[in-house]
Amino acid sequence: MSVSDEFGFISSIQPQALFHGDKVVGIGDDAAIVGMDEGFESVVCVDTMVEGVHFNPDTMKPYDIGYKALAANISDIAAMGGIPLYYLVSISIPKAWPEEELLDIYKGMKALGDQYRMDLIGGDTTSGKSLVLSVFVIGKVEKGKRLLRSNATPGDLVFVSGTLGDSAAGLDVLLQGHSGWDELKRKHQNPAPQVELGRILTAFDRVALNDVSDGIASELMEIAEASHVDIVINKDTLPLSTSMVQYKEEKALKWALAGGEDFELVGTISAKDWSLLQKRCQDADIQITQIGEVTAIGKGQVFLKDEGQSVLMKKEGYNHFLKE
Ligand SMILES: Nc1ncnc2c1ncn2[C@@H]1O[C@H](COP(=O)(O)OP(=O)(O)O)[C@@H](O)[C@H]1O
Ligand SMILES: Cc1ncc(C[n+]2csc(CCOP(=O)(O)OP(=O)(O)O)c2C)c(N)n1
Ligand SMILES: [Mg+2]
Ligand SMILES: [Mg+2]
Ligand SMILES: [Mg+2]
Repeated sequence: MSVSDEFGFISSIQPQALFHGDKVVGIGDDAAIVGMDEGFESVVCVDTMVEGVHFNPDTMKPYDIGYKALAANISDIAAMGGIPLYYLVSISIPKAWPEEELLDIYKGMKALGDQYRMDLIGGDTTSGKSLVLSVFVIGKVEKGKRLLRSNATPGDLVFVSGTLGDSAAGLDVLLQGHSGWDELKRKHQNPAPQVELGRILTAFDRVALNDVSDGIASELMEIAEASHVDIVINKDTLPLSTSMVQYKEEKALKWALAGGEDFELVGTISAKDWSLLQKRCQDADIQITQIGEVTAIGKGQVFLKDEGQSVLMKKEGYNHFLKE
């Protein structure tokens, strides 16, 4: 097997067999063709990872870059209540990159993709000055079940899965070059998208949902704006991991609200459905926490309540157009 040229490389990453081989034309023609199951709609998204922005040689190995690029996209599918099915990969690689490392990127994607029985069905390869990896995912969701950001209404409860801020803490550990804190590093390098929770949520009537890529302050504002409501969250209820707080307690709140890249799901659900959702999550061993409520029809404002005081939150969180 040679990967010394573009075409050798493509044949070396081409899957030997496809999970959904009966429904697709994958790698090897001008474009892929995917059949869609009756009663479902396609859910599609693309997210890109750029050297120096999403990773650097100190923070992520090639395997992690692949893993996380696919995880970020699966997370967007999960936030729509969807099931991920296929992915396409556009990669721009510096000529000096060792072949071994290039294949490791694909190993990272395959490790996660296989967990969800996802097929790699196409992509594009170019050379470039720095590594840029775009992953495009196609999934499906039952017609009428999609979980839109515009679904929140006053009286709903606000919930979030897992814990918040671990990825930002892990990034700090990696940038500082500390040893240990492996769980925080793992949360940064190999985040777990919450597909199962997204699927559980599709069983409920009216759920607004977003995944945490930029930070919950920003994601909640997107829900509040799309739904024309105001939201209050309680500082004391934010789920923080013990290791994140132990690592740097003074940064914990900032990382939880605006660190980003947790790839947890944050959303709203009717108060009457909350106990059933809690039960379903308990049965599936998924951590879920109520962190606030939708208070009123409004302008899309989000408030943080701390010891009785409500403070208006700014659209903090990761913003690609902000200067450092
Ligand atoms: N350059 C672009 N061209 C067209 N649509 C875009 C572009 N960038 C982002 N979008 C769309 O804007 C919305 C928000 O994007 P983004 O903040 O990246 O979402 P997410 O945080 O869910 O990945 C999405 O619907 C996305 O498809
Ligand atoms: C070296 C390095 N510096 C900073 C970060 C933090 N960071 C980079 S992008 C980002 C936000 C999420 O990425 P984005 O492309 O905005 O994802 P999307 O919202 O489109 O899903 C964060 C928190 C990082 N991961 N690595
Ligand atoms: Mg995006
Ligand atoms: Mg995203
Ligand atoms: Mg973003």
